[in-house]
Amino acid sequence: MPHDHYSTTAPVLIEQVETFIVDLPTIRPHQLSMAIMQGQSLMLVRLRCSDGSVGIGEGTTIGGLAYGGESPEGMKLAIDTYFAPLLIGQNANAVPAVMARLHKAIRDNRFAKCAVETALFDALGHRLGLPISQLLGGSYRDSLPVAWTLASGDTGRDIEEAEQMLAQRRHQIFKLKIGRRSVAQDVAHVAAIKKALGERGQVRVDVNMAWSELQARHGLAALADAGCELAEQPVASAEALARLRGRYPIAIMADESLVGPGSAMDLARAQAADVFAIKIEQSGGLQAAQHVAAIGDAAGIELYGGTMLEGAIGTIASAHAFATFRQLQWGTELFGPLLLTEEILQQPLQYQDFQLRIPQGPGLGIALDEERIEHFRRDRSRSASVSMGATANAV
Ligand SMILES: O=C(O)C[C@H]1C=CC(=O)O1
Ligand SMILES: [Mn+2]
Repeated sequence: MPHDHYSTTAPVLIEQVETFIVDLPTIRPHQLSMAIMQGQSLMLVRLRCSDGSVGIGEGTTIGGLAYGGESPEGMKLAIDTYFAPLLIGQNANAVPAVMARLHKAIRDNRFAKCAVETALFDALGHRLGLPISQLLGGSYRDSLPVAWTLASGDTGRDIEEAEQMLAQRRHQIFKLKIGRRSVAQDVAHVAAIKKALGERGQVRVDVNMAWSELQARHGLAALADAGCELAEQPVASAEALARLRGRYPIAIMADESLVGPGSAMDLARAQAADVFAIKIEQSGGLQAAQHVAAIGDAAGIELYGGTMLEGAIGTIASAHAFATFRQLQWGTELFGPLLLTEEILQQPLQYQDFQLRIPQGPGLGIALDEERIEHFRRDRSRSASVSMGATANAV
């Protein structure tokens, strides 16, 4: 590999790559159009370097294989079998060069690549004494607005939950998961919630691709009338998104269609989205997420910081990346850790005044509670593994 890719300081080598899955229950069932989650499985990767520095990263998806091609088990297998031999012995300071080596040998696997890149940046941050947002170019903000997803499956319960979040000053932006029921039922659900919250809460929906274009034409018009401000991925195809965008007084946000910088270019060219939901895992890493943001920004597309419902590690990795975005007009939805019953950090994350504070310590700026991790690791705790493995109930 050419030398101009390397830092001039003495190389620090990657010595060990460890992966494991941590199964954690959710506080309530979380209903999406493609799966009902009862728990979340975090695939964690820990890199150890020759100077003793350690970095941690997370690869997490939703509902096993319901959301995309990578599962927690698949990511672990891919990293153990294919990534690790490419990583061992490499210069850990040269993060982009290490990632280029992975990209050259491994197609796709964006979520697993994101986990590894996060761990590399975490270790580098520890070595340099800098937070990841600084390694990524510096931050525009030290806290992020955080939306909450209402997805209990019950309108009354969702309203109660939203009222609690408002009273606690934790969230005032609400994303409603729809697409499991008829368009008319979903619109009635959204309208009831918006009516109950009034101006106190912003209401958005995520259809997770469940509508046909015809359904979307009816649904988007009715949602706009009900006071809903944004619809996330109402249909699957980018062409249909482009035909719908601009026709109704409601913002159209691309989520599942946005899978890295190439797709960002395609969506921008097709004028298929008013807003990009940028996710570090879907983008293929932290730097790729920055590239997606730059493309969106250049195209006049507004930005939102999305989540794959990661635990604390993926959430904070996302927060560092989003901190560097010049524009973040729609805030973020980095609430993943709040959906889980268990705390896995020594110091819990700070959610207050409708914002998440971005940790300012080196690397990710968080420390795992190793005892809790031991307890919830799938390969250590027998009881959790069976039930948590089957998080994706039938549609
Ligand atoms: O956006 C998605 O499709 C995935 C996710 C984000 C929040 C949530 O509740 O589900
Ligand atoms: Mn979405």
